[in-house]
Amino acid sequence: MTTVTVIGAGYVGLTTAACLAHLGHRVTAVDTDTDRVTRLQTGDIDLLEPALPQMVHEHQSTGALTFTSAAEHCLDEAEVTFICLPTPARPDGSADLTTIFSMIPQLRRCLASGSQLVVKSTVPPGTHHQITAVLGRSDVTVTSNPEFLREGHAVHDWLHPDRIVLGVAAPKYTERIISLYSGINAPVVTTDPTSAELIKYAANTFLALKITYANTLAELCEHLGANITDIRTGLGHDPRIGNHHLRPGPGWGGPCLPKDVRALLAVGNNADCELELLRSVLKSNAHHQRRIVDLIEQLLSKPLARTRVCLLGLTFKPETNDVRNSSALPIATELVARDAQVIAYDPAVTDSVTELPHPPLAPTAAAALEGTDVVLVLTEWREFAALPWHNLARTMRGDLVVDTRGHLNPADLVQAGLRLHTLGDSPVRQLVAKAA
Ligand SMILES: NC(=O)C1=CN([C@@H]2O[C@H](COP(=O)(O)OP(=O)(O)OC[C@H]3O[C@@H](n4cnc5c(N)ncnc54)[C@H](O)[C@@H]3O)[C@@H](O)[C@H]2O)C=CC1
Ligand SMILES: O=C(O)[C@H]1O[C@H](OP(=O)(O)OP(=O)(O)OC[C@H]2O[C@@H](n3ccc(=O)[nH]c3=O)[C@H](O)[C@@H]2O)[C@H](O)[C@@H](O)[C@@H]1O
Repeated sequence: MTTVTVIGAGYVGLTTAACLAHLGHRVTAVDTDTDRVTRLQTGDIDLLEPALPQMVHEHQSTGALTFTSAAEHCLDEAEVTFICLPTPARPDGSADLTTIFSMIPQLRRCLASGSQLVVKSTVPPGTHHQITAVLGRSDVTVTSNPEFLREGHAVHDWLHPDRIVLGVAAPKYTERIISLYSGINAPVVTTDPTSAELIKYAANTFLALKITYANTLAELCEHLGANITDIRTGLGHDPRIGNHHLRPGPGWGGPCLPKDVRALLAVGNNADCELELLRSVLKSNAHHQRRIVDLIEQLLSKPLARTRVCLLGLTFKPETNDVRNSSALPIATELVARDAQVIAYDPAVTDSVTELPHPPLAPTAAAALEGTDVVLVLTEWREFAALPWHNLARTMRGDLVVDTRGHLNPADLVQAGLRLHTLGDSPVRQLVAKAA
């Protein structure tokens, strides 16, 4: 058993703390958001993550997992301290490390001699060296240990990672961290800190690139009369390609992919290395979000002014209540700029869940659909596929449904007399399928 402090109890920190407690360690999670800490102390978890509340409650009840807003209460006892602090984008796209560096004086004062500081936050290559220099504690080892979990699958991904990446100044420093993870079956990639930091950005930018490629192919399919689902199957059987992150959608979003692509571009700029490919990926994603609005106008054969559009889904993906950088937001903004009347429904989003500007929310899918001209499916929430489309269609003013996720069952929509356009499936092909 190791005594661990986790600084930052957000998606990564709370999951890390709960999973480390699950592995048998004694963990204290620290967060400066005192309201959050008070709620966590009473077992109230505001992140929508499968299995996380149960895991937190279980280890809280044994005392293995505790929460505090005062880091000084636990830092000096910790054998290992994890940094899981936010690294948001600055206006120029570069990663803002202010929160991390603001902690360093306290870490310098409080960390126990011989302890390890582990950076799980996503930080630009080179940050490890800066942290080590500013910390100025030769008796504390700093390790880069990027996290690869996906929201909505956080606990599963943390406990079953594809790999554990450790960036250390010397291999001898990895032993304690590897033993911390004992019980987890995954290859360990040990490298220098700068490479470890770059692996994280390389992974996220590659995922963004793959999705961009899928969306580009989806657009081409609509022009050629081809079908993206079949193409994805045809590509996915080639193990060199694989079919993960090749589902077309409204454009990749969320709190990480957009910020990390921009941050890596900034890293390249600072190193006089123009990463043109990443610039194109960002441009293509923005094009794709606008294209969805163009597509609705084309399918309606008229401008959107005074058209009522119902957005089904605001979160950047299902099983989370996170709307940060969700593609639904720029799409809603573009619709409103074209004078459409927009209303949204998302099973996980209420006005109290997000402070971000968002379209007006309906309390149920049925309420959102009433009187609408167009339905735009943006998040693949299971309940959308299970809606009683036949009944709901009667309450709609129009008959167009644009499914950006290929999530609805076409037969349900056809039976309801609705006109379904699935992204990446040509109108010609859909007509043929309907006739058959
Ligand atoms: N969200 C995700 O799926 C993943 C995020 N990451 C990376 O992990 C890092 C953390 O991301 P999230 O957990 O999503 O952030 P988050 O925003 O969900 O959580 C950050 C937490 O840190 C707290 N905090 C802020 N300043 C603090 C301070 N000085 N002391 C203690 N707590 C403080 C905040 O109150 C918040 O609860 C970022 O670098 C992110 O890029 C990496 C992999 C997955
Ligand atoms: O650094 C991070 O924060 C995390 O970023 C992503 O995880 P996440 O953002 O939670 O979600 P993804 O499942 O990767 O989806 C990202 C976006 O791409 C979209 N997407 C994903 C897959 C796909 O095939 N098509 C597609 O449009 C999703 O809808 C979502 O908007 C990575 O998958 C994680 O490995 C990484 O740890």
